[in-house]
Amino acid sequence: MDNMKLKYLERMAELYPTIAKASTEIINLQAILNLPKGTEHFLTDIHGEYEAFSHVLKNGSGSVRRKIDTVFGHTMSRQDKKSLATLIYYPREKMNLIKKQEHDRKEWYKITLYRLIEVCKKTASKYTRSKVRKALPKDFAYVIEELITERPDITDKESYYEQIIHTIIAIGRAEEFIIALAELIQRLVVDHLHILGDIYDRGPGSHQIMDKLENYHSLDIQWGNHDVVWMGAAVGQACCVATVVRICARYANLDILEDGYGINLLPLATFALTYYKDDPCICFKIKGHNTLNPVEQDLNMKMHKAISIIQFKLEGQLLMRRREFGMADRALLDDIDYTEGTITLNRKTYKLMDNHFPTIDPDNPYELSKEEKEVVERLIFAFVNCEKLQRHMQLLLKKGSMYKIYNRNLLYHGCIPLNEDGTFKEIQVYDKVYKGKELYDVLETYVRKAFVAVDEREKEKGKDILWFIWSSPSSPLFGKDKMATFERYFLAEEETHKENKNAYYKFLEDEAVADRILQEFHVTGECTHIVNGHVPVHHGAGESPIKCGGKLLIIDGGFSRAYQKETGIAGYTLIYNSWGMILAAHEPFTSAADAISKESDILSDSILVKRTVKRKTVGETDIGMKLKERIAELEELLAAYRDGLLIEKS
Ligand SMILES: O=P(O)(O)OC[C@H]1O[C@](O)(COP(=O)(O)O)[C@@H](O)[C@@H]1O
Ligand SMILES: [Mn+2]
Repeated sequence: MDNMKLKYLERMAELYPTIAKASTEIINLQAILNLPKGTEHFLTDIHGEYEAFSHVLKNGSGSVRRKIDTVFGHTMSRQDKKSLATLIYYPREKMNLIKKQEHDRKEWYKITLYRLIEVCKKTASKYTRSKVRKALPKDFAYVIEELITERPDITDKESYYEQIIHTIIAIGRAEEFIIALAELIQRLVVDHLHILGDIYDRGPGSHQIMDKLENYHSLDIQWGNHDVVWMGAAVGQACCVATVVRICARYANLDILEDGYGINLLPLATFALTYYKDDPCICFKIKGHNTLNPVEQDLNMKMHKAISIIQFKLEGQLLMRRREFGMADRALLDDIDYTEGTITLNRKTYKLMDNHFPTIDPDNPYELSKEEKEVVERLIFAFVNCEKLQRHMQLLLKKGSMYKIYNRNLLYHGCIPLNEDGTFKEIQVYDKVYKGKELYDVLETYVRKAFVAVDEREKEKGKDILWFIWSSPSSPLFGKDKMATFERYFLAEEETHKENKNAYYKFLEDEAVADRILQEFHVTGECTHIVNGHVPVHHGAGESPIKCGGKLLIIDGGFSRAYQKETGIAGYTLIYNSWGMILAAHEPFTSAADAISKESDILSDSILVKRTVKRKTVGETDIGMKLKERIAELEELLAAYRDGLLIEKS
């Protein structure tokens, strides 16, 4: 045995100082390898819809219902199963309702506790005791463990368990216990969560989603273009700040900034009221449903216009400064004829629906006015110094990345930029050209530099890359030839609004392309998939999220209410458990109150993507691979003890 190896084994011997300890660990790890694989849950494009997101987390996209079915089969009515499921999702609220209707509360507590314990046993059976123990609520840890683990040493099990339950009810702790069990089931039913991007924008609760994710037990995030623009705002990239504020205004979500993050919008509001005082701002109507009164709406539209003009100016400046982005054609303010109120795009002239630009100097259209500059500076200051926003961004940095490989699945938000012939497209990032995996990797390093680089120039490059990822045709997270924001606001002609998707989306059914992508990312072997989000699947028009015979899955969650009309559904989520992969189709979520009182569970359909003949075990997962390596090392340690190379320490 070489010296290095022996040194390494000596280190290990500190952890496992005896033959017995090393042997026990091998047995334990071997046992874990044979457990069923944990359930993975995939969600994407949540777009600020906190309540719907929260519901889907609670029901585990159908996983709770499946557990109830497995445990009770035909012995429980559909109605009872529905009630039990609702109780597991919303234990407090549901119990308050039930208490009003139930005459014999003690009886109800007893039956409910028995039922929850059964479901809990089933969900916990997939995990090691130690893992379950870590998930147990502090107050009831001992009792729950007692109730959900088999105790062969106790002869009269019935009366033993009955006595425990009887005591819980008698001392008035039944409700807390029910809540604890329900939350434990929610916690155990999903082992790991993947969020494939676009947590932010459009809906009202992205900050609440981030709060929830901060406390989630096991998680990874693939950044979406909307998350990246918020990251840009958080590091004070001016175009990103303006874009984030604009989108909040567009969806009447300025509350996220003011109340959610404590970002003061007064400077923008007073500026907008001064400069757009008598301007009806007709092009800046709120998108989607809102609850603002007419005065608030009016102010919202003025702020919306003010920040949009600021955004177009700042972007113009950026595109001149960063010629290497190759997007100068997206600087449009100098294509406007301000006297005629027209714009010329691709040699065609269009009438602007709004030609009131009190802050634009036609000779110098990208220059911010003094007041605009002040507004921008104050906004940047507020974003950069917002503690909660910075905390949320740290979560995106810690748990997030541009892409992820997990159990032989390749996960990313948008696309892999491709040429028209399906080959990887070369993209210039500053002074070099990249494609495929390298492109993803270099972009990720720049994202991180925006937050951590000490070299100011590198940091600035990182900051600007965040905007580039948000909206460049070369960005794998955007994947469209242009972001037609200006055209959508100011031009009636719909052809100008069209954003053409990258060739990637032409090849969704081409297995050779999918294989090439997987190979590029070194995802090999049987049962590999690409999972991505970003583009809504038009369920209503018969489109399927399953592409390429199941090799590629596009699961845009369609959580975004503004897009539900377009998709005809509230989107898809994906579950990958030990039996295979299941796509869950969701109906629009009305409210938590409805979910509780009507027991409506927004699951409409479950589509089996893949079913394994044999239940998948931990041994077949990434973690399993690591455990196997560990076992091999422990076996070497054991051999070293047995060969007399190492001496046991008592
Ligand atoms: O619906 P809105 O708010 O006008 O947003 C439209 C813009 O959003 C985008 O679709 C990007 O958002 P997604 O990543 O959710 O697709 C742009 O392509 C488009 O210009
Ligand atoms: Mn997106």
